[in-house]
Amino acid sequence: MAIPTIDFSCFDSADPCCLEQLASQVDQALRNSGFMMITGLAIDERSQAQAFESAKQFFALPAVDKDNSRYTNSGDNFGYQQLQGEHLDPTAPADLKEAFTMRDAINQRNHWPNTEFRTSAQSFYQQCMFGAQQVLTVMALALELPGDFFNQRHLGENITLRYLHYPASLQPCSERQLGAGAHTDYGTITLLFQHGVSGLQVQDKQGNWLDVPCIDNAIVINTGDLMHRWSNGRYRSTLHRVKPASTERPRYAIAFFVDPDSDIAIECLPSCVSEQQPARFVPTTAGQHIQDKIQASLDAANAAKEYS
Ligand SMILES: O=C(O)CCC(=O)C(=O)O
Ligand SMILES: [Fe+2]
Repeated sequence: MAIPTIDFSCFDSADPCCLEQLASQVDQALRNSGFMMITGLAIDERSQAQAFESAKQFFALPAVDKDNSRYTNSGDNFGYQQLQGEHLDPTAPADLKEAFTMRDAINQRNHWPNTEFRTSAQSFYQQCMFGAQQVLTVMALALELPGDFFNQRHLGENITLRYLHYPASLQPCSERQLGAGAHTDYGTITLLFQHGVSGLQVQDKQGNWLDVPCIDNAIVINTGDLMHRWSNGRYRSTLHRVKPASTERPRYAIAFFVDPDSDIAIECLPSCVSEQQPARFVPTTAGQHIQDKIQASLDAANAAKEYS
């Protein structure tokens, strides 16, 4: 199962074939693996570098400072989560990662660690939003929808920037220990920025785990559960996981989860339903689905703590 690289740099050009070609490449990738590497999205490199720098500085703070902005509930989905604060695969030990999660970063007023952190996060959030809108436009065309169909349903309420740190020099306590347990993402698409250290793996249709390479200037983009439902299973929501960081090198990554606004009804799209392929999923609401999934991973982490 190859993960293709797709170059979006023609998106704003006058090339009349560009969008059609991108739509066909994206459609193929999302049907086959649910993952693609995208280059040429106009996301400012300085803003990305600043976001990584800011994440590194924050995670290096003493625990008591980080706890000043601690994550309190899945509804806000905002703030600092300590090591093993999330348990993505309840059959494995809790995740060896810490995270700073920022739902709807532009409109969040509370719990920011400091102004500099907030400014750089908000600026990167806007850059990611811009890139994501291009990808959503191409996906809409691939699914025979008006170009702004998905953009109108992703105004930001559930769009979430998340800094991730997989610390080095922690000896995994068991072979089953992971940096992030096997999971599928919950929403529409995820943009994932890596920072020179690989570790992400995706599962192929035979159940093998394949390494996702770290390619300079390429963003990993995958489809999540709600897109799987929306497209009546045409686009995959592929299981993936992160190996624990090596003892020498920490791993930093930034995820940008592009999830629909809470009230959006997710019903199989007409272009994905036919007499031969009837709708496989009952309609659901985006907000409820996302909230239930986040809460389940927090509950699993809390349960693991109680029993340890
Ligand atoms: O750190 C990574 O590479 C992936 C993280 C991930 O899959 C997630 O946060 O959903
Ligand atoms: Fe993920």
